[in-house]
Amino acid sequence: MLSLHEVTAGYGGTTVLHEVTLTVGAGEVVALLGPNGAGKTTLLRAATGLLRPRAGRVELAGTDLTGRPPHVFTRAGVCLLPEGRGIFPSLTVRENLMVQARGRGLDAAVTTAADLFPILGTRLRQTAGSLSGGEQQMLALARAYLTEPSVVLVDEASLGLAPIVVDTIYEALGELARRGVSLVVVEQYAQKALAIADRVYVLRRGSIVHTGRADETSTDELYRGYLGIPA
Ligand SMILES: Nc1ncnc2c1ncn2[C@@H]1O[C@H](COP(=O)(O)OP(=O)(O)OP(=O)(O)O)[C@@H](O)[C@H]1O
Repeated sequence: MLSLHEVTAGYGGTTVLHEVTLTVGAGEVVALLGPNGAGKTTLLRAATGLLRPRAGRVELAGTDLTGRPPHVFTRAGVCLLPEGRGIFPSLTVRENLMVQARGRGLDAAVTTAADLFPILGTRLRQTAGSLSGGEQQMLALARAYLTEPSVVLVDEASLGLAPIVVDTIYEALGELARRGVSLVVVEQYAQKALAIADRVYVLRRGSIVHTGRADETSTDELYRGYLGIPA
């Protein structure tokens, strides 16, 4: 589905990613872990056209998208959920969904969103900025889902959320995966991501230092080997 082949990328004179290779298959969930500053967000940006790789290739279902602008990735079904959630805080929940409704019609968009997150259905007239952090994340996920993506890349969905809310968000991510959406989930805290992932990659100082099946990867081992140490 989506793959990066030996991607090198960075900002100005700084190289952040060094020949990174990562793939996510159709309907697969991949966890991307790594300490602060390892380059996880940079990898997501390179994978979605927001950052042009200096070397290497980015492909979607065999089509080379390297160097294409972000809207080409979006149109091709690649959706990034950024750390700041990417919702419009001053618009209502309904309006946020409406912006994403496109051809399907507002009612269908609202029904789809409320089906995924019943609580959103009860908050339609509230401004998105006044929702709780967890509800905002749900709205961001619902909006992503309305774009009918084939791959969603999620940057730290659990950031700043209470554990019980994190559970809800991860249940929703699991539901997206069951509906056939491929996921790349960036997390600083490994456990949640590993629980829904098929495979895991660990990024450290811009290089992949570990990859394997999630069910064969122990959290202890990850923390001892890679995550407990600064990038
Ligand atoms: N726009 C930018 N310009 C210059 N350097 C940047 C920029 N964005 C990120 N960096 C640098 O690139 C490196 C990797 O950052 P990145 O945000 O990709 O890491 P991360 O693994 O997502 O970290 P975190 O878990 O803390 O969010 C860091 O050293 C950071 O300072």
